[in-house]
Amino acid sequence: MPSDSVRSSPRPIVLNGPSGVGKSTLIGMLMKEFPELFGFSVSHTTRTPRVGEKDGVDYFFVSQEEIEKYIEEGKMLETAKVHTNFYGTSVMAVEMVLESGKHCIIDVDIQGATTMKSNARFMASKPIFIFISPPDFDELRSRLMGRGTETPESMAIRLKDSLAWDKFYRSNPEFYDHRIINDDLETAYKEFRDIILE
Ligand SMILES: Nc1ncnc2c1ncn2[C@@H]1O[C@H](COP(=O)(O)OP(=O)(O)OP(=O)(O)O)[C@@H](O)[C@H]1O
Repeated sequence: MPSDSVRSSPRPIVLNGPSGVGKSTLIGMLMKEFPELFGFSVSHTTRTPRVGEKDGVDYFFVSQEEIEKYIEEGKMLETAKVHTNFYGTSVMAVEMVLESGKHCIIDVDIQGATTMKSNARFMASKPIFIFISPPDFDELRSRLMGRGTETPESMAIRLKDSLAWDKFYRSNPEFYDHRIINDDLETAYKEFRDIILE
């Protein structure tokens, strides 16, 4: 049974691709079909907890000194500074998901994916790197418009970033184990599902 083989060897699944290509949509479909087989890592943050947030559940709440130390020690797979706070994914948080017997889905940017590749401890967990492409640029733009979440400014940033993703993929196709072109959603989902359950 595919679900048994998934359980016996949980792996990180790194999803890359431009904003609006359908990463969240594909992850949502997978979580709906196999809710118990997939998990997400808990991020670290230096921001203060909001009411009701629990350490180790919503985030690992850490100080700036701690997160800087983790970065130096190679314990963080990716970090981003949003306004004055750091956010990031640690190797340990991914390992906690794998140890619970679940695949760990990670959706990161180019810099994050590159850092992951250079982290020997993370690579030892045999991550699957998947690149999701749009059928073309116009379709990507119309999906982002259709989602109705973007201001003209954020739209321009996402479309500019999509060119950087395209360039990155073209220059490094071997960086990825698989590439899926998300044209027809059902076809793309089937491909995605087959890769992960293989
Ligand atoms: N194959 C498809 N055909 C048509 N529309 C699609 C397809 N896949 C996704 N969409 C739609 O495109 C929009 C963008 O998809 P989604 O939000 O999943 O992208 P994303 O890659 O997760 O973006 P972000 O990185 O910004 O979170 C959504 O409105 C979604 O319903």
